[in-house]
Amino acid sequence: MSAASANGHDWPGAILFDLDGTLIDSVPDIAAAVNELLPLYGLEPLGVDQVRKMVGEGVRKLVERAFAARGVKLDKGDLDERHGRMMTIYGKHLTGRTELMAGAGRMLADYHRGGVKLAVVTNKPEGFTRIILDHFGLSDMIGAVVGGDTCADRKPEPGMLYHTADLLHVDKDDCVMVGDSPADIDAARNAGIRSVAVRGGYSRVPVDELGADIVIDTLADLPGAIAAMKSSAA
Ligand SMILES: O=C(O)COP(=O)(O)O
Ligand SMILES: [Mg+2]
Repeated sequence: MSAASANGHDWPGAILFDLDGTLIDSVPDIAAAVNELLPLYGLEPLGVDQVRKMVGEGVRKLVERAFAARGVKLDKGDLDERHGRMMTIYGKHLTGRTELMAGAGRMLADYHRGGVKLAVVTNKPEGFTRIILDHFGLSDMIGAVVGGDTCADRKPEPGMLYHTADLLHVDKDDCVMVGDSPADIDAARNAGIRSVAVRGGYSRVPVDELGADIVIDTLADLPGAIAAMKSSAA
């Protein structure tokens, strides 16, 4: 990688953002959905802090973890059924209690205005993701939306990131992945894409141990982190 992108533009050509815990604080809605689901099976609700650590590897994994936290190990058939119900329940309240992370809208607008291509690469289903981006008025700035059901596999596998680079018509070396959790940073490493980890999201692992190229406290620190990556590569 060099300070200029493969096409001669300023680096990075594109920034790939994770969604939950990175651009949005969605756990109040997700926890509410989990807590509508569990009582249908006679189980006690979970605390928001418990649910927060279960987000990041897709809805199915979340459901598996939520039942496991109540001592229930689901076989494939039961997990399919509960996953289906969770999709219906969560699909009804995607945005009621969800908020943009501080500064996210302005940061995206600044990059968009500056000609940097933007993508959302999330393990949340693509349809839900598009509804949420529309709700926050972000869709026009996002050049590619890749969800957990868009490709054959999900983060931490690298395929979603390669697919995103293809959709944006950028070289993967011109991309930076920004996320909060192991799935994001591992996917970036597996794809050979540089990464920034943001504190304050939903990571089960301490953010400093994720192995990101740079760790930042908030999205406001992203331009500085990208400038540091640029100068270290120049
Ligand atoms: O696990 C999910 O459903 C989504 O999580 P992500 O946006 O952090 O990838
Ligand atoms: Mg996340």
